[in-house]
Amino acid sequence: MKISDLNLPAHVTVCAFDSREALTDNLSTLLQHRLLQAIENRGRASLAVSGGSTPVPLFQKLSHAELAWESVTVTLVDDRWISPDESDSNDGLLHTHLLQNRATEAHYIPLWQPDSSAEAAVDRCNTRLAAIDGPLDIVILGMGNDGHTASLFPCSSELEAALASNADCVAVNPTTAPYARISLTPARLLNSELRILHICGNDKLETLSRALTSQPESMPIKLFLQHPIMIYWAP
Ligand SMILES: O=C1O[C@H](COP(=O)(O)O)[C@@H](O)[C@H](O)[C@H]1O
Repeated sequence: MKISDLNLPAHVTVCAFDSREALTDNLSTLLQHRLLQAIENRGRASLAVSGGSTPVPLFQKLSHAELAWESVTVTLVDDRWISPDESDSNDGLLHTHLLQNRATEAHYIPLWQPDSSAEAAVDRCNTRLAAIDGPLDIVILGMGNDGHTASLFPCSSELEAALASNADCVAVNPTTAPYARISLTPARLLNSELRILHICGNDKLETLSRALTSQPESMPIKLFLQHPIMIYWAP
């Protein structure tokens, strides 16, 4: 399947690259430009990023960007409820690959907290996230091959409530993926100036294709395809 075979709505912009390196360079430049613009316009910028394996090279590149990082607030769109020392932690991933080099100056709002379950941490997370008033400048989403994005999993009993929630984040217990999690809600993710779906590999095109003919309740990524979004894809 080619990305051009997908019957995407007009509000979805496709940026396809021949290599992951080219995607990383291009997306990093776009993010730098948009963060700079936000800082020039409002004196500050906000960026919510995904975890998982896909964004690692992007994080490494972006961490060197010449920006007033002290004016940038960074958070995650989701995290797994495990210690940042563990290799599957999105918080740990962010510290290892993004909050490095020039980006060490960024203001980071973590979702994971010690000494608490995801459920018990939700109120505190909502309070912390309220520090980002107004729309997020940039949201970078990933996508699993079950159609999940952030930690909005089709298998989880919390999905229906998450789709309807006006809060910033929710606790989620997926049954087909490991770990309890905290996820930003669709309401918070859609309250953003720029949304980017960052995916690599032909398997993700197959997943996108299925999502286009599905409902958000069975493939949550579909919800974000119903709103303006840029898809950055490479094989
Ligand atoms: O569990 C998660 O998976 C998705 C996709 O990850 P990837 O390894 O296929 O890039 C990710 O977007 C999400 O943040 C993460 O918690």
